[in-house]
Amino acid sequence: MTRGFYIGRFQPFHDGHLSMVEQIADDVDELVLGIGSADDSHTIRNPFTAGERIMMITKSLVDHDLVTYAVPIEDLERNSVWVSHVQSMSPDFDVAYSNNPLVIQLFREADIEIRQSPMFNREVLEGSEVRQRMIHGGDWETLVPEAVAGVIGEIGGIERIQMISGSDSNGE
Ligand SMILES: Nc1ncnc2c1ncn2[C@@H]1O[C@H](COP(=O)(O)OP(=O)(O)OP(=O)(O)O)[C@@H](O)[C@H]1O
Ligand SMILES: NC(=O)c1ccc[n+]([C@@H]2O[C@H](COP(=O)(O)O)[C@@H](O)[C@H]2O)c1
Repeated sequence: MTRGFYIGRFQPFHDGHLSMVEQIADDVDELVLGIGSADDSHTIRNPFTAGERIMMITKSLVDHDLVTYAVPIEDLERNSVWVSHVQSMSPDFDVAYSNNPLVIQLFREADIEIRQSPMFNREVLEGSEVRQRMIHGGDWETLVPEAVAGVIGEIGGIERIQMISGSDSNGE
């Protein structure tokens, strides 16, 4: 039995993340999705809470034949102990997945196997692109699983990010 760990902010969970999960599913029996920056929300870069992101992921993966666990991971001031922090919050895992250079470096230094994936349609499948389209009234629904669009509707996500973009100096 192999268990993987895939960390991301998932702001929001989009079709690039879904493609990565589908590729990882060929390698592992179970997958932990680490909800990074779990303590952040209501900013342009991190508009959605950890709980809202868990809803997006759980509903998007409900029909997939893979056992998944979503675990919130708060940020720490110290990168040097971040991998231990991740391990303290997550079910045990055999291999980690990320395309983030800092994450890759930190797992390597901790002697944990880390695998990268190709970038899927990265011209548009990028969180910042999805958020910009939400702010400016563009077509963002085609970039996310249907279940994510449903959650964003349910929580009033578009109104929230548009409100934040008018008042938040932490822009992108
Ligand atoms: N289109 C994609 N194809 C493959 N991997 C992706 C894609 N988009 C993001 N990832 C990877 O998924 C992980 C989590 O990504 P993250 O939540 O930061 O999304 P992002 O699209 O890079 O968003 P943002 O623009 O908000 O930083 C990272 O390792 C990232 O490189
Ligand atoms: N010191 C830390 O808290 C630390 C270090 C490395 C990555 N992280 C987090 O891991 C996540 C990585 O996800 P992304 O690839 O989506 O950026 C982010 O939430 C990032 O803040 C945190």
